[in-house]
Amino acid sequence: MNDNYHALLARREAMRLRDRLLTPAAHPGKGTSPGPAFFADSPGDDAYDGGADQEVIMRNLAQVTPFGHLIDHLYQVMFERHPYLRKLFPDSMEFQQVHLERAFWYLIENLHRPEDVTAFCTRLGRDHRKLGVLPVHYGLFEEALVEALHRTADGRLGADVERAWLRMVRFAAAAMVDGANEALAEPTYWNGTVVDHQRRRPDLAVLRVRPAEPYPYRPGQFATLQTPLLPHTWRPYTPAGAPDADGDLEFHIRRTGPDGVSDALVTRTGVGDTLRLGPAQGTTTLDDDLAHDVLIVAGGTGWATARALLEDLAARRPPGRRAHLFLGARTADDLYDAPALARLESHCAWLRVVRVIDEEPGGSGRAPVTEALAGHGDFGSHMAYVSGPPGLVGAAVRRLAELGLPADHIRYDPVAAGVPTRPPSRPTGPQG
Ligand SMILES: NC(=O)C1=CN([C@@H]2O[C@H](COP(=O)(O)OP(=O)(O)OC[C@H]3O[C@@H](n4cnc5c(N)ncnc54)[C@H](O)[C@@H]3O)[C@@H](O)[C@H]2O)C=CC1
Repeated sequence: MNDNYHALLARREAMRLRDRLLTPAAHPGKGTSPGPAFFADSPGDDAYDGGADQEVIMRNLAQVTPFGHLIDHLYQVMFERHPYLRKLFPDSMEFQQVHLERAFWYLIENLHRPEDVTAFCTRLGRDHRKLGVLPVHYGLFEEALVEALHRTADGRLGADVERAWLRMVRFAAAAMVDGANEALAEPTYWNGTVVDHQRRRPDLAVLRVRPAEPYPYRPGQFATLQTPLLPHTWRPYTPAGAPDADGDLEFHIRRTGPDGVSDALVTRTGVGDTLRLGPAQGTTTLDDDLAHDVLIVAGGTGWATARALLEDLAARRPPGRRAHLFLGARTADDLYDAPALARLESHCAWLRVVRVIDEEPGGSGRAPVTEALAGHGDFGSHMAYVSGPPGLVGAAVRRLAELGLPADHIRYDPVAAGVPTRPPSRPTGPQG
């Protein structure tokens, strides 16, 4: 009954958002001239001409960037108008702001591919249930965004630009509401208990977590974790393979700074402690048909994703299929899961592993692991997967493109990996 009620509400909100795409003049914002009808007949997502909005938004980016300012205004307006919303967010808004900035860049850069944006936002909407986000909140977000756009542009924002932004966020919000609606039968989050905690390096731990209920995911996808030590704060980590016989998941966690979730999980968490897991997300997964040889470029704890993919490949590899792994680490000691890697290597004759240790520990910003790609064969027809620190992912994606891989053969999760497709207003990674 309760679920039916929420499903009805969600469906109504999704319809309302789509209807508003048809009537931007009805919006209380400053740009009030009517726009073109957006969806021709039925409000199907396919009809959205995201390319046109992308063009307008890109052409006028200078007015509303850096997004750091826009997002500061946005949250300020939202919390001024609706103070109760503040409690849905963590004490520190920094990660939240960076995440929203990445999401804006992702939307803008992919708006000409509405089906990709829909898929991304559907997953995001499913995920946002764990935060207590309700359909009605999308309208409040939209109003705050319009005010923030005008403040950032110092009152110079054109009506056409406002309408393009509005259509973009309504399109995204409608897909998010649909995603939440489709997920009503599953938990908003899963409870888990830490059953093993190994401190493999001073700043790195490998945790085994037993979910109270089976946790569905595909190898290579990431979960978000929340510890009771930091309420409302979630960070992404990839289970390093399939669940074991007890359903336990293994997570590799590097402490990247003080006071964050990774710090709490590495230094202040032990066996018996509870965690929450958000629904699995991400598209860094092997295709069902495994039609291509596999190339993986990974660094640091990005190895967790690589291991999940390689174990998946080992379980269902068609004859003749081969894989290359290029694994980067700051120092030899930072190969913190060496026995698992050695086991895979010795059991899998089809796997070639190239380990690359930084010559200048501390990070030269050069991504030596990507430089090693040349000279190890022709990867032009491989399916490539990249995971690791944002600098490494960005460098590897560029390098793979130079080596001739088409964009649809390079898989990584740009928003979770923190890879800016445009210069960010401040650099950061997904952990904290
Ligand atoms: N824990 C997990 O399950 C997963 C973590 N990740 C991400 O992987 C990253 C792992 O970080 P750490 O283990 O601390 O890695 P790290 O700092 O130890 O670096 C590992 C490798 O990345 C290269 N690298 C580091 N910074 C670079 C830069 N700016 N430019 C080019 N190359 C660079 C290094 O040369 C080294 O080979 C985090 O950002 C995390 O979000 C990604 C997927 C899964």
